Amino acid sequence: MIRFRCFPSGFYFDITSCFTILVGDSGVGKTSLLVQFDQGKFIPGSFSATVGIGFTNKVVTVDDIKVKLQIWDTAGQERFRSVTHAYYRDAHALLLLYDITSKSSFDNIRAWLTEIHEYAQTNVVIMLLGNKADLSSERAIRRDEGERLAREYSVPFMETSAKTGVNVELAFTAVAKELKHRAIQHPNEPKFQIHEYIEAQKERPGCCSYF
Ligand SMILES: Nc1nc2c(ncn2[C@@H]2O[C@H](COP(=O)(O)OP(=O)(O)OP(=O)(O)O)[C@@H](O)[C@H]2O)c(=O)[nH]1
Repeated sequence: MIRFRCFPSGFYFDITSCFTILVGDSGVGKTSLLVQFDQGKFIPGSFSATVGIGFTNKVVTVDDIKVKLQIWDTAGQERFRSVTHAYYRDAHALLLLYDITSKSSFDNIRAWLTEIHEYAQTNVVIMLLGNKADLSSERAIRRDEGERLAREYSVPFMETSAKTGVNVELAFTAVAKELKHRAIQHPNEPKFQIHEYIEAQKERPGCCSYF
């Protein structure tokens, strides 16, 4: 079995374990995105805000290598922010979400990125996600606005829907691939480009229709 090191501490695991965190304003859909990725379902109904932090383990196979994503779901509410900060430092990857129907959640992305740059490691993998893409009639943020912001910060971007599942698997798989390729780079292999990978996957037949 090929193993690679995700934890910088030097420990090797039977399955490489990578620490991923979901962050973003309260109500953008972090818990729902994780439930959709883990269980393939969406639980509609009243919104119950996450208190503190919790995690789910999920194994993703990348090029025949098993990568265990230990995914931490954080509380978006301001009062839990200090708890979240404590986890940034150990993160290998961060999925930063806004809600495409909420301008404030989009406007706050810059503040989230400032925090991430302050507390997380410099080489952390960051991905920006515009969630609730199924709610097109309530859209407040155009897709190109999300793309532009992501370009400004040089982070990959996609719109997702925790309700329909669109792009959910792709978001986590792209992160796992990026982590694996950073750790294992065969000399003859072309460098993995996460942006190109995402664009190629989006163009595949059957991928990514929002309805
Ligand atoms: N239509 C639609 N609703 C969504 C989607 N994702 C989440 N929701 C709804 O948005 C509300 C908030 O979702 P959560 O997943 O609890 O949000 P959160 O970001 O975890 O919130 P905190 O725990 O407070 O940080 C819930 O009512 C969800 O059902 C989505 O992709 N589409």
